[in-house]
Amino acid sequence: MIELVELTKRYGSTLAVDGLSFEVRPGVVTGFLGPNGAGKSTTMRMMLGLHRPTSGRALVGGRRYDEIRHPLHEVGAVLDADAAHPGRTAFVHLACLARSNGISRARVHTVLEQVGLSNVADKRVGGFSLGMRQRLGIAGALLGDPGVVILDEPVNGLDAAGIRWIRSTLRALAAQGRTVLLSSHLMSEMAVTVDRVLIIGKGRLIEDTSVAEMRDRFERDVLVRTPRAAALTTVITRLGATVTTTGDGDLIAVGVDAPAIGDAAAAAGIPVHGLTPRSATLEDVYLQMTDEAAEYRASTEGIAR
Ligand SMILES: Nc1ncnc2c1ncn2[C@@H]1O[C@H](COP(=O)(O)OP(=O)(O)OP(=O)(O)O)[C@@H](O)[C@H]1O
Repeated sequence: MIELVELTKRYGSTLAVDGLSFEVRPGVVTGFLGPNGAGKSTTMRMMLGLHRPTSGRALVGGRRYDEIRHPLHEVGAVLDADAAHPGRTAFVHLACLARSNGISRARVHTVLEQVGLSNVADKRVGGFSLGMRQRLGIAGALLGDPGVVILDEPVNGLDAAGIRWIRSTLRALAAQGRTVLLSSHLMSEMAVTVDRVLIIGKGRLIEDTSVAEMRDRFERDVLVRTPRAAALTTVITRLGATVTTTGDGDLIAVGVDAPAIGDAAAAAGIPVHGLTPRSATLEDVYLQMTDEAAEYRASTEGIAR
């Protein structure tokens, strides 16, 4: 379990994390989402005792990281896939980490096996692909068999097979009762990987919800094309729907499905030239939520010209 209580971090005039409070529970995979600069890395670094909060608390298993006697046994983290020295072999990298934490060499073999790197254990890390380096980072995080696993942008830059592997590995870790938190700035990556999402923007919590709840909140609408917009608006409104008009004179109906509109229009003798059901993607919902909070927004004006 990870618990944040009014966690705040200020760098000079930048308020990177602003009174963040939430819980990350065991047994499920939780995604920590937010646009670039939202404060995800800073928050994770405070959870891991790498940055000191300006105020508030970040607790792992009920304690501050610096109060944990054997941290690697409580919390494993991958903040940077390139943390291992390129000249070392995978085995030596993990063995050094194990030795300095009082962990056996036998455990090194176990985690190498677990992440599928046993056959390259004696190869130098410098020759590893990004996917292999990510696996090595996860092996290091699992060395102490911790109850909490924290990963910063673990799927960034991975190919489809790598993403699938991370996804199934994290699910397996959560199924074993561990607390699993991973950050990303892309909802599309998270939608198929996590059960819960914590969305932040400008250092503040925007949403703490499940992916299933987020899907339910999709605003579905129907785009309706008709030469008798005013008359059809009255008919659709009578069905209990809300109707707005696009710049092109088409209607957008929310709260009613396309067959119901078609039937009602036919019954009223109103011609319909188009009836298009539309639904937002999770990415759309996420972008809507974080739009206000995006620190850097790309301008396409110059490109369009
Ligand atoms: N060491 C630092 N000194 C000064 N400002 C910092 C420092 N670290 C982060 N910041 C600022 O704090 C804010 C949050 O940054 P952070 O890296 O935590 O965001 P993030 O959500 O992880 O972003 P990204 O998705 O781009 O990695 C940003 O405005 C950033 O410029």
